[in-house]
Amino acid sequence: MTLQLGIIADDFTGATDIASFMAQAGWNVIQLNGIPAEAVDMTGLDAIVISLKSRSCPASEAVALSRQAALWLNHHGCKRLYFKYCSTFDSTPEGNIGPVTDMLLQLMQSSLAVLCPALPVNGRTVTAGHLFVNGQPLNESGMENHPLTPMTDANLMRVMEKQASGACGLVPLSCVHAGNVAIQAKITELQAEGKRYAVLDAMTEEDLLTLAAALPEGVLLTGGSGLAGALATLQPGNGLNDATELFATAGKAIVLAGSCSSMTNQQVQHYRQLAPSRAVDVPRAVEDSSAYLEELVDWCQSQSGALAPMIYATRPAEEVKALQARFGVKVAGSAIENLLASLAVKLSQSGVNKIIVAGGETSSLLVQRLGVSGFTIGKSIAPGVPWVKDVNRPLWLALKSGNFGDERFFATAQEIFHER
Ligand SMILES: Nc1ncnc2c1ncn2[C@@H]1O[C@H](COP(=O)(O)OP(=O)(O)O)[C@@H](O)[C@H]1O
Ligand SMILES: O=C(O)[C@@H](O)C(=O)COP(=O)(O)O
Repeated sequence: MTLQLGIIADDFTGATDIASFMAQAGWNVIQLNGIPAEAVDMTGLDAIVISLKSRSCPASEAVALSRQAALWLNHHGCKRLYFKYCSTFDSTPEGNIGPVTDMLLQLMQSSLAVLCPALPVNGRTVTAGHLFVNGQPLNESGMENHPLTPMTDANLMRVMEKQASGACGLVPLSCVHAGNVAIQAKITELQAEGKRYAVLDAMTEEDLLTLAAALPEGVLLTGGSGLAGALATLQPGNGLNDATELFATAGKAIVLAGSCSSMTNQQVQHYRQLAPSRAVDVPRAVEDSSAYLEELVDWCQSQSGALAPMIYATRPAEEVKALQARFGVKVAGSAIENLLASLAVKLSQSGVNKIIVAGGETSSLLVQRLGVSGFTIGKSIAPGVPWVKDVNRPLWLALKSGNFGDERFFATAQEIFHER
């Protein structure tokens, strides 16, 4: 069987998210860290996910990275590409969703890209081209306070047109409910009007299944993990990839939280009651990183108990804004990402083999610094968050998107790990 989909994911949590939905639908999926340096065994694979750290870097860099990934996927037999970004459409005013989509349209010689962030199982719905998170408009959902990519407009057509080179239309819910013929007619109409992008309305899993069945082969697929999960559900794959061995009884675990999203704030507050924890001292992370790193390593190593210790940079929005005003958005963000990544590397060299991470940018740097070349996809902890295993060593990670999971996520992840 040939590869059904090649996915370019703009961060690592997003990559495990989409890989997990496809694996649960029965596809055999591998997740790679960037473009692999060595040959990959493609036997029996239905989909390949290339994870990038391209969500909030400069647009030119995101375009170059995504282009290399697309060319690699094409060269390795993926004729249908899927650009995976966040179900909350996380992007800066300059991009990177628009510029990367434009590049992929040109590369694939396609005239229209569909934009489908909807992920109803996690409360992300799109109606009249407007994105809602658990019933709240995107710009009132907490995402307006995101440290790197604050989202201040729920109108996806407007957001896309600001950062891309063409006009954006809509496939409205009425068309989706009318089925295949109406969806295809709308897409033809939008193409005839010269639209380069079409936001897809979707409120339910059923809407996503309808869209997945109707979308013509030639359109470029972009969006969250929902549409990919629907495509995998409709098309039989080579076999469920949910059986990755998870029974490493020896070895320690650690929880590292670098996300300041609303749900991570709740998860951190909850877990602080259950396990030893330490807040990152952000000024020290910025000013005194190596001595501070050693201190945190020692602290983590001295903890014992049923549940893993947690180090968290997570703060409420007002505190994040004050820290950013003092140090600068990039300096504060990079210092924290670097600290948590260095901590993961040091701890993995001294007996920690299960790392639970909250935050997309945070996870991306951490995985890159750990030197993981690829992951197999294991058990799902929450929708869009599986345990994944390093293909080359006994190291397991749970890369949690900022707003995914419920309040108990960090404890649940550890319980699930040992369940048979
Ligand atoms: N207390 C803080 N002050 C400033 N920036 C922070 C703080 N805590 C985390 N950050 C930064 O915010 C960003 C969060 O992004 P990310 O890891 O992608 O989380 P999410 O998944 O919620 O989007 C990272 O760059 C992280 O280093
Ligand atoms: O689509 C989603 O919501 C996630 O897969 C995702 O990309 C989340 O990004 P972060 O919240 O930055 O982890």
